This record gives sequence, C-alpha cells and structure tokens, in this order.
Amino acid sequence: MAESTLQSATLARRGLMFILSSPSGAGKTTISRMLLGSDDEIKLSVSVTTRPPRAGEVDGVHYYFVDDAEFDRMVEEDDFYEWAHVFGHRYGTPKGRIRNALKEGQDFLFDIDWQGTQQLFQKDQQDVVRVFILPPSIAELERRLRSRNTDPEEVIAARMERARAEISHWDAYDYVVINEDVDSCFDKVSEILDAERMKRQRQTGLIPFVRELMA
Ligand SMILES: Nc1ncnc2c1ncn2[C@@H]1O[C@H](COP(=O)(O)OP(=O)(O)OP(=O)(O)O)[C@@H](O)[C@H]1O
Ligand SMILES: Nc1nc2c(ncn2[C@@H]2O[C@H](COP(=O)(O)O)[C@@H](O)[C@H]2O)c(=O)[nH]1
Repeated sequence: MAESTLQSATLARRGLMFILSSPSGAGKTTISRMLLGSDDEIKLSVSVTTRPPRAGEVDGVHYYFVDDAEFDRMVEEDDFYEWAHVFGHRYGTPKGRIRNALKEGQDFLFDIDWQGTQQLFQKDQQDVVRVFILPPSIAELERRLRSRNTDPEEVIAARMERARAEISHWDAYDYVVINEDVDSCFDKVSEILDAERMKRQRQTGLIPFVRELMA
C-alpha cells in the first residue's frame, strides 16, 4: 500500500463525540479550552443558550446566546441534537454541521451536562465517549466557583445546591477524572481521547491495509 493510501486509511474513521461533564465549577471549561488549544483535530460543539453572556464570553465562540422565543423556534424546527433545562436556563446542542462532519471523521468536544449526555448516548452510542470530571472536594468546588468571579452569590448558591445531584450521575460515564492539578487532569483527558481514537472498532479504514499486511 502506498504511503498516502496508508495515511488516508488511518484517518478513515467516524468522528468522536467527546463529552466532558462535571458539577459546575469543577473545571471542564478550563480542560476543554486546553484540549482545543493543543489538538487541531477536535472542534468545540458550540451550544445555544438562553443564559445571558458572562463578561468576556463571545457570541458564536463560547455559546450562541438567544432569547426564549428563538430557543422555542429551534425546538419546534427540530434543530437540536439534545437540549435541557440547567440552572433556570435552557441549553442545547445545535445539529448544524455536526452530523455530516462526524461522518467525515471530524471529532467534536461537548461541554454539556448529564441530561444532554444521556440524550446523545441514546442517539449515537457508537461515537459517544463520556468523561466526568470530579472536583477534589466540595469545599474546593465552592472556592473555584467564587474564584471565577463571574456569578452573583445566588447563582453560586444554586450551583452548589445542585452539585451533589450532578455528581450522583458519575456512574453513567465511561471515564472519571479528578481535577486536582489542572495539568495532570488535562494530560489524563488527552490520553483518553488518544486511546479512544485508536480503538479497533473505530479503525474501519485500516481493514484493507491489515488485509494487505496479512496477504
Ligand atoms: N485544577 C484546578 N485548580 C484550581 N483552579 C481550577 C482548576 N481547574 C479549574 N480551575 C478554576 O476553577 C474555576 C471554574 O472552572 P471552569 O469554569 O472551567 O468550570 P466548569 O466546570 O466549566 O464550570 P461551568 O459548568 O459552570 O461552566 C475557574 O476559575 C478555573 O480557572
Ligand atoms: N444539556 C446541555 N448542557 C449544556 C449545554 N451547554 C452547556 N451545558 C451545561 O450547562 C451547565 C452550565 O453551564 P454554564 O456555562 O452556564 O456554566 C454546565 O454543566 C454545562 O456543561 C448543552 O448544549 N446541553
């Protein structure tokens, strides 16, 4: 097999839906940004939300910020892969170009909660990889939510109140990583992504190459 054919065979696999979930403040956005900054082969699935933007958040980059009427319209037109109520707002994964890009081998990163994870897994078990990030302690989780300096006291209180309920869904995930040291957590998440890409059942493009090796 010529080298270029081998290369395309290696790349010929469906894209991954790589999901990071955690209680709010455990650090999944931080880890997501590190992953997107270091790995050119994965793109963020930008969610749609009715939550108002935080300082520094850019429409179309961090979220698509919409009002309730626009979100309703998208639900009616079946524009979402999944959507859920989280902390009094609605969040959803738009279908957009994801479906076709996955077929072409593009990997996507999803920063979504357990409800969205469940919905994506029901729709597409083959491509979904579920990673849950835990904080090292509840006290540290609260410290991180405060240190972010983005939310008023009542929002922090609501997120802390929901944290234990969210953690209770940890056993619906394929991998669980504790985010104590951010670099070490990032390394572990990167290793999971690399290993999942190499899973034999995803490497259908390699079949002709392996047959030739065995001939
Ligand atoms: N390992 C770590 N040690 C100390 N601080 C951290 C660590 N990981 C993340 N942080 C900090 O904790 C805060 C919360 O992190 P981040 O916003 O990534 O959480 P999140 O899980 O994405 O929350 P949300 O679900 O609300 O978006 C940020 O200020 C971030 O810089
Ligand atoms: N089910 C979905 N959950 C989502 C989506 N986008 C984000 N989220 C989750 O919401 C909370 C709060 O996020 P924040 O940015 O307001 O702090 C967090 O757990 C996200 O993972 C989505 O499209 N679907």
